[in-house]
Amino acid sequence: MKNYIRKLFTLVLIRDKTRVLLGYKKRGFGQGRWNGFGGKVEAGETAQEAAARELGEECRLMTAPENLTKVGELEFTFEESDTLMDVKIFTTNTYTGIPTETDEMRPEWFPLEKIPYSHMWPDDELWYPIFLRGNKFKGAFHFKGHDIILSQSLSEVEAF
Ligand SMILES: Nc1nc(SCCc2ccccc2)c2[nH]cnc2n1
Repeated sequence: MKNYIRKLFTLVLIRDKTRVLLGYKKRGFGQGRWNGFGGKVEAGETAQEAAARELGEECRLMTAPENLTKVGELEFTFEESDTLMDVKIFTTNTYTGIPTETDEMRPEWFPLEKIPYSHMWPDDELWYPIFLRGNKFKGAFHFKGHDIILSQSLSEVEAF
């Protein structure tokens, strides 16, 4: 068993009754895929603070950290790396601003029946249904490269 270095990340998914807001990643990790908004948790900030910061940086939506509700926690490992990505997933329906394109992301609302899973990370279509029915989840996905999931675990949880 490899010795992993755990690194904290955030992901914010915003949805309303009929749609989910995703961003097309224009550069960096996950480039070319639609995803929620997020990134690294920097030293000295909480996960919620990091999530609110990234939401603002990536699509100019503003929310207070305390308005972000944790809905999931996923761990990602890769054959080719000794990093374990510990991704805390949040949602909110309390925010201001209009989703705006930035150097990082091009935001777009997708009807819940038209989520572009073939242009997203392959794990997403496994856990989005849990998120979209308002439930919380924990999982771990071990990748070969960025397209193949070699092993996985996923379960719904009552609370965090
Ligand atoms: N949906 C999803 N997201 C990520 S990374 C999200 C966190 C992140 C990390 C670095 C830069 C920006 C955002 C994934 N990795 C492997 N499967 C995955 N699925």
